Amino acid sequence: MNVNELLGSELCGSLRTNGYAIIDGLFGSNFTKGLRKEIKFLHQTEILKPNTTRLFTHDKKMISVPKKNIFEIDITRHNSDLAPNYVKVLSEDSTISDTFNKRMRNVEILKTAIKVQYNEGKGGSFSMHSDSDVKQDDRVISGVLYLNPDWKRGDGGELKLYPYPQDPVVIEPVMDRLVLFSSPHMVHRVLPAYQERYCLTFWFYGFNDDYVEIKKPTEPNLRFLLQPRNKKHLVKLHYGQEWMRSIIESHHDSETRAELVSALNSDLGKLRGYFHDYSDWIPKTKLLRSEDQPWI
Ligand SMILES: O=C(O)CCC(=O)C(=O)O
Ligand SMILES: [Fe+2]
Repeated sequence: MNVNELLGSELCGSLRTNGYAIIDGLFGSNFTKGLRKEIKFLHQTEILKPNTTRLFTHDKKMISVPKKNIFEIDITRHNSDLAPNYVKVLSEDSTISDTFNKRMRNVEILKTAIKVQYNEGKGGSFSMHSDSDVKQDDRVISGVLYLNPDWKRGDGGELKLYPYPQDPVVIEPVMDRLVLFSSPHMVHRVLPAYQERYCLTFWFYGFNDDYVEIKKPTEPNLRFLLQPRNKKHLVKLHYGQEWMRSIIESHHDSETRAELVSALNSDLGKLRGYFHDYSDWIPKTKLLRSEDQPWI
């Protein structure tokens, strides 16, 4: 299958209107088997390090909370010789970002970064989060390539996306599946995995012209409420309990995990205040007409 066909305008259209897109079979079986082998080698040689969830507290302190059973490493120009073959080829290839630049008028990708990940199983998971913040960094699109040839129902480790106000979507992490989504706006998590799980993440950095903020109007207004930059807040309000459980599931019991929980409670308090005028609307947002604002 031709790469241009797989990365066609339909895919970019889905990314823009739904906030995510799924492509199967882009890299092919030899290449994805090779990638998996390299990540396995990086894990066996202890080059992958335990992953942590980072939190910036209100007094600007950074705390790092280790996740259970998740190991990763960022591949940069400085260490790309750690994985000399397949990972290196990917880190030097610009087919995907060229496609975004060609097909998405409002996007300009300037840089791509790669991270590889190994999940030992044993319940390893990621709590609910988004990958960036428009006010703090310029990640525009995230992509995760799954490398699990024998994945079957019951193994867990599915990616769950929250394309609010649409219902959540659960995606199986099967071999050679690439899932692309909005880095700043798409809340997602990884459900607990019960078998080992391999994947590779791309981050596409650059500009997205549509990041114009709609200021809060005096009268409640649906367009303001459903603008892309509010989506992660609305997911937090709507799925607060699930967000809490996901934090508890992904991290060992510790004082720092308790800080994550209390930061979530404090966010929920602030968000309830900020969206107070909308408190009748939020439980029913699924019934509201989506406002057709592009995600990306
Ligand atoms: O492992 C996955 O499916 C997603 C990982 C993720 O969300 C992240 O690295 O930010
Ligand atoms: Fe993520």
